[in-house]
Amino acid sequence: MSAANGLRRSVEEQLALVLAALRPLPTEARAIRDAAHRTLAEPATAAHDIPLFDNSAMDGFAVRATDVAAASPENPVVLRVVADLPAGVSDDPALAAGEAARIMTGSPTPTDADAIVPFEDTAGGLADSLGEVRVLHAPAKPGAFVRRRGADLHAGDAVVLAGERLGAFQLSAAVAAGVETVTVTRAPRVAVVSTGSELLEPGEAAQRGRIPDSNGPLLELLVADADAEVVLVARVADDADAVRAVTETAVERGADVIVFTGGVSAGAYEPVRGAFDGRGEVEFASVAMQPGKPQAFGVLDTGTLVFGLPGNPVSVAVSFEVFVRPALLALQGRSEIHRPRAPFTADAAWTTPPGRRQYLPAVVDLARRTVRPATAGGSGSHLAGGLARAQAFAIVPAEIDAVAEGDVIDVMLVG
Ligand SMILES: Nc1nc2c(c(=O)[nH]1)N[C@H]1C(S)=C(S)[C@@H](COP(=O)(O)OP(=O)(O)OC[C@H]3O[C@@H](n4cnc5c(N)ncnc54)[C@H](O)[C@@H]3O)O[C@H]1N2
Ligand code: MOO
Repeated sequence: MSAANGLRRSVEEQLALVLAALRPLPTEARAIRDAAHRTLAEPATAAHDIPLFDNSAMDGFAVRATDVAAASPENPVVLRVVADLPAGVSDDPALAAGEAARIMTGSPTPTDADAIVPFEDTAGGLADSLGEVRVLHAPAKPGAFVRRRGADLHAGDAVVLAGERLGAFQLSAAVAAGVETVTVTRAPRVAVVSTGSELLEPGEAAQRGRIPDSNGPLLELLVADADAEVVLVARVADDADAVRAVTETAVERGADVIVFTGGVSAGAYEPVRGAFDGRGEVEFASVAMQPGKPQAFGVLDTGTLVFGLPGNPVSVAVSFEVFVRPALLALQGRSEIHRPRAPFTADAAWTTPPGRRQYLPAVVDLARRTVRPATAGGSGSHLAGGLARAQAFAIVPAEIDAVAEGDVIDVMLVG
């Protein structure tokens, strides 16, 4: 069905069609250090406790708390220092009554000790810490400054859940818990293809009628940001045969997804429409949104997903966020596929198109929770320069035709 037939869909209907067509990608085992930014297909379970063993939270002395319970600056308690425990030692020195071990932060606390006295609570401090120590302050309670084994996680606990991404926090937590191998979903392989006879090659001089291909780099970065692998970046003229040929190349390179920009609307030279329309695999729809109205989507008989996004640069950015990014995350088995959204107060007025949900590139003030248009020129889908200011998209319902200062607007935060 084509846009020219008047088929109109809501954003939700179009997204539901896209998500229903997806099959999660295969999973693979990976060494944890080699799994950054992948999504877990199975939970990563702790191989050991965190902390691994009872250890000191301070540089100082491991003591028997009862020995020093009465210590004060006026009546210091003198202990014999019988061991030194720098980082990395496995010693477990016995401590008799009146004995202490010098200990550094993170070293295992002796089994006989039940509190740590920091250097600051002793008379000699670090300078005079071997031999004997004069304790000036009693520990607040037994267990003071001892970090207990398993207080954070126990062996067998899930450190990172299935469907979660291994970012820096998650990956380091898994390493801390002794996880060595994880089962992750393979990264989606994506081909990015800009169509348009007006597009300049990089380095080619600008001239009337010709413009830089800004959609190519836009998508290349957005795809990488969605943890997918770019396997092909191409630019083709407005020629359906060139679109068919580049599709073959993308499939040969193993692309799971091909994202085209341009050539999907109603003009005389629409190469994506020319290559795919009427063949039953890729459908051309009109989605009630602005920008991003003409949308093509389908699955080739090779299983390759095809997105045909409208060529205007802001349309590409919005269409990627609304349809392509959720699809790339769903392919990875990600449990959360949507950007965060929150209500913000408009601190400027702007107009919106009738009958279409607006996605307006916007600037937000997080402290004041306010939102305003990123471009002085309003919501034009061709305003490629203003995209540099955008931190968010203000989402205005189709039935609203103007936003007034003070209105509360739903905002999708990006980047
Ligand atoms: N008669 C109609 N005309 C148009 C309609 C319509 O419904 N009826 N829809 C308009 C809307 S809305 C959009 S959006 C565009 C989409 O058009 P296409 O997807 O066919 O894209 P193009 O015509 O190829 O390009 C549109 C615009 O974007 C520029 N462009 C394209 N590729 C790039 C690139 N890689 N980098 C930077 N800029 C690019 C191109 O030069 C055009 O200015 O159709 C409307 N027309
Ligand atoms: O959909 Mo077009 O993107 O409105 O400008």
